[in-house]
Amino acid sequence: MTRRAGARPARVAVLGAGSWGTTFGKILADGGSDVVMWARRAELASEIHTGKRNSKYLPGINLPRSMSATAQLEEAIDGAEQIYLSIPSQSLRENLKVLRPMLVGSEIPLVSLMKGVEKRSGLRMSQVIEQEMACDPARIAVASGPNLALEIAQEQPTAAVISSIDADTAAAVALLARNRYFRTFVNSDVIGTEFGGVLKNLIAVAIGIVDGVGYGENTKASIITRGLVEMTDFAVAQGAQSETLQGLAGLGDLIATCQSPLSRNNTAGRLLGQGYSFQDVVSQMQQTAEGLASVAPVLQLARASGVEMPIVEQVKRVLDGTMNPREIAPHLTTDDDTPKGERTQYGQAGGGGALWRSIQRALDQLRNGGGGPRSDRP
Ligand SMILES: NC(=O)C1=CN([C@@H]2O[C@H](COP(=O)(O)OP(=O)(O)OC[C@H]3O[C@@H](n4cnc5c(N)ncnc54)[C@H](O)[C@@H]3O)[C@@H](O)[C@H]2O)C=CC1
Ligand SMILES: O=C(CO)COP(=O)(O)O
Repeated sequence: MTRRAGARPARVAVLGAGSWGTTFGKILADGGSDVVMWARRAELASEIHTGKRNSKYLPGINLPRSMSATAQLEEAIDGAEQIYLSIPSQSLRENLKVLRPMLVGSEIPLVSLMKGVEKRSGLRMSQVIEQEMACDPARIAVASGPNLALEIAQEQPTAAVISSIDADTAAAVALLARNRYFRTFVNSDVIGTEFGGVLKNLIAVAIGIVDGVGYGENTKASIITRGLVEMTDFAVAQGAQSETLQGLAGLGDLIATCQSPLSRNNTAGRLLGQGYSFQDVVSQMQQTAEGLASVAPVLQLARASGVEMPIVEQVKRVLDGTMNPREIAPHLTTDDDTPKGERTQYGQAGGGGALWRSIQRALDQLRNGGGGPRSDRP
């Protein structure tokens, strides 16, 4: 599926003009779309619209001419063929309540760019969208991957995955959300793709704590590796495919977020490791660190499904002020003495699953007909 040569540019809307929403708007505009951003604050809308800048969130970045902005939601979505949502996860629902009456009868794709779960319900963002918009889940797509906003805004080559239960929706989004520096792959595992983005934030907070305390590479590598096992066990228990956690939305994003000082989750962790309290960290953070609000609902879901998450448990204890950050380790110090197996509960990490991978690859090739966006699976 490709867009016809010479066809008029697609008109798309991006709701939320923070660092990721604005960067994603640039990705879409550089891919050939006419993009209208919605910013909650009129001054920010005006800076983007007139000055082609978003100096608070993306200092030094010039935005494309085909990107405009407004603080009027109805104006932003008028005529849009796709709507992208990049609002902090805890505020998404209230914004959708305003959006819903404006989209009655519409069937256009709604794309989540967010990486959190709702604290009070434990729902993923695509579930909140489905609930509040009362829409067919086939209309919903999710974008995820190792996507630190500022690096992409600087046009550094990057890959991401677009996930939807509907292959046509995923392909339609992937075809617009790509350009010379941003390549999108597709998959149909929405649960795994969303939880990959949520869970890597929690491991990035742990890595930040390690950095703040002053521990070195062995501790970090141990926590990243065991963190991937926790991510996989948790996500699979919620219905994800383990392979997704080995892809861009899992391992890929885990690497990027854990090693980059640009990551807000990593930064929040570093402050905790240096001895700042949770309240101090929240007041110092100028931008959204989704991991801080996702810890509690993730642990609740983990306990309900019998999944052990020792690293995430420790992050929670440090956040609560009940554990000294220096005690952080890839295991709970209260673990029993019985040696544990290294593999994920599902036997996929670094080993099994070769047969499944081959079947999946064959299915993906069939689905994609050899052309168009490809799967991100190994
Ligand atoms: N920044 C990044 O590198 C990436 C961020 N994400 C995800 O994108 C989502 C958005 O994050 P960022 O843009 O980075 O956050 P940000 O902190 O840079 O910007 C958030 C934006 O939302 C606005 N906002 C805050 N409260 C609001 C409300 N109640 N209603 C409407 N708008 C509100 C803020 O004014 C700001 O414009 C998060 O879920 C994050 O995990 C995903 C990939 C990369
Ligand atoms: O999701 C991200 C990179 O893929 C951004 O991570 P932070 O939210 O920690 O900055």
